[in-house]
Amino acid sequence: MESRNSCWEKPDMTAGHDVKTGAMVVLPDAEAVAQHMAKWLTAQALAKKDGPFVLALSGGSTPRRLYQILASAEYRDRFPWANTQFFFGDERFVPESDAASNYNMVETEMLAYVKVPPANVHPMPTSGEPVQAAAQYQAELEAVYGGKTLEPGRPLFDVVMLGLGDNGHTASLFPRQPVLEEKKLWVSTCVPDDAPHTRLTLTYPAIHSSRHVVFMLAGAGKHEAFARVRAGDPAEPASHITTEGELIWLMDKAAAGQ
Ligand SMILES: O=C(O)[C@H](O)[C@@H](O)[C@H](O)[C@H](O)COP(=O)(O)O
Repeated sequence: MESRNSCWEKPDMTAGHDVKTGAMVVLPDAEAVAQHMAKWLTAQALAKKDGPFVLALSGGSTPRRLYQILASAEYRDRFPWANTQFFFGDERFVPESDAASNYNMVETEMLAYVKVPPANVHPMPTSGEPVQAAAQYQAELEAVYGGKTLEPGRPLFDVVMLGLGDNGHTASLFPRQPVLEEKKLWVSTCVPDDAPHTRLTLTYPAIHSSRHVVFMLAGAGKHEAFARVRAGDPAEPASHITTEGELIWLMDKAAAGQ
C-alpha cells in the first residue's frame, strides 16, 4: 500500500481532507507510531505562535503509549503544556475515577506528571444529564474558540486525534446512532447499541473544523475496519470524517495490511 510521507514531514494542508484521500504514514510497529506521533505533535504545538494549541485527545488503548512518551523525560520539559488546551474527542459517561474513563487514562499516563495549568485541561463532564453535560462542554469549546459559530478558515482544533473501532466507530460516533446525523451541535450524546456506556462525543462538524485530523492505528486487528473506511464504505461512521485541513492515517504495517 502506498504511503506518502512528504506532507507528514512538512504539513502544508495539501493532503486530502477525507479518509479516502488523506495521507498514509506507515511505520514498522506500534512503538514507532507512538514515537512518531509524539515528535510530530510536539513540533505542531511548538509551531503554534498565534494563540493556544487546541488539541482533542482520543481515548481507547492505542494512544496510551503516546501519552506515556509525552510524559517521559524526553518530552516533559519540551512540550508547550502551558500553551496547549487539552480537550477530549469523546468520553464514557462514568465518573472520572472509573477505569473506563478516557480522562482517567490520560491523567494517569500523562497529565499527572507534567506542568500543565489545570485550566488548560478540559475533561468532558460526566455527571447530571448527558444532554446538559454535552451542552456544557460545547460552551467550554466556544469559550476557547471565541465564538458560537464555526467559521470556515478558522478551525476550532489544531489537531483532532482519533482511533478506529472494529465496527467502524471513531470518537463515540457509533453505527446507527442519531449523532451521525448531527449537523449543528459540536458535542452530542451517543448511546451505542453494541458497546457499553452512554457517551459524549465531538460531532462531525466539530471534527471537521480542524487543521489536522490524525487517525492512529496499530495492530492487525485494525486492518479490516481500516480497509472498509479507506474505501469509503458509507456504513462505517469513520468514513464520514472530514477536515478542512489535513487528514492523516498514522499506522503500523499490521494495521495497513502490509
Ligand atoms: O474512547 C474510545 O474508546 C474512543 O472513543 C474510541 O473511538 C477508540 O479510539 C476506538 O474504539 C479504538 O480503540 P482502541 O485504541 O482501544 O482500539
